[in-house]
Amino acid sequence: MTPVPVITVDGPSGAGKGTISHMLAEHLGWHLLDSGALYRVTGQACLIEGVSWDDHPAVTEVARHLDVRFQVDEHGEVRVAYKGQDVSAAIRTEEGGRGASTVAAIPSVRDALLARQRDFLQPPGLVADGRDMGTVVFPAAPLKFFLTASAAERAERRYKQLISKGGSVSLARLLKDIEERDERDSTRTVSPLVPAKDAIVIDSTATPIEEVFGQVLQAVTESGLA
Ligand SMILES: Nc1ncnc2c1ncn2[C@@H]1O[C@H](COP(=O)(O)OP(=O)(O)OP(=O)(O)O)[C@@H](O)[C@H]1O
Ligand SMILES: Nc1ccn([C@@H]2O[C@H](COP(=O)(O)O)[C@@H](O)[C@H]2O)c(=O)n1
Repeated sequence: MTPVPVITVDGPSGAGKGTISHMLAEHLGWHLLDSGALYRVTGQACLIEGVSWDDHPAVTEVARHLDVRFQVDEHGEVRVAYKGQDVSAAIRTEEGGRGASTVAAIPSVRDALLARQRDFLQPPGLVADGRDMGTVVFPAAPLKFFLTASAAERAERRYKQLISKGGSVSLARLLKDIEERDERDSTRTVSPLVPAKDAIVIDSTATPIEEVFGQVLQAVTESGLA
């Protein structure tokens, strides 16, 4: 039987993984795994359940029994519910990102979420967005990308994104958050943020998103996957 194909897209926060993964999954008609959302919901679920992010056994229990649902609404937006409660906005805040990267550094939490992530691999194929998709979750993926950009450029992008949604944020604060998250994600002992040895690395610091997508599509075509 031919294995179900998976394309992995890893990289640091704000590198464009979500945007590119979404475009690619839509273009190919494949499923999409937003693995960061699982860590974000775990962090948020801890807040809801009154569990401290530092209480590793309790956070692991939360991750093991995570009652999470992803649903596309009438505007085509993905809504995320924890125990039936819409947490879509809460998990996308900077605090949501901090919570995610704190709980994501706990090895037993990563173990608890591993099978759930692999369950997303369904025909006709999967685009998997995260930090360790190509190194740990789908190490045998036939095509892997690692997107990156300078921290200053990524903070600027996040700033524009938040301002366009009517938020008020400080660019300096965003840059500090991004640098701290990079540090936590790349220095943790389990599944640190590193490119897989066989990943195609794309630095988009000075490259518009359409051009990045063009490079990705070209590699997909050359791989013969689609
Ligand atoms: N090459 C690019 N040029 C300009 N803007 C970009 C580029 N790539 C992404 N962006 C913009 O940067 C913002 C962040 O992108 P995106 O959410 O895809 O990043 P991400 O890597 O998934 O981040 P996170 O891991 O934090 O979810 C979005 O507003 C997106 O439109
Ligand atoms: N495979 C992954 C995905 C995410 N994380 C952690 O979650 C944080 C939030 O991820 P986003 O992609 O939604 O920004 C991220 O900073 C990582 O700490 C992870 O560890 N592994």
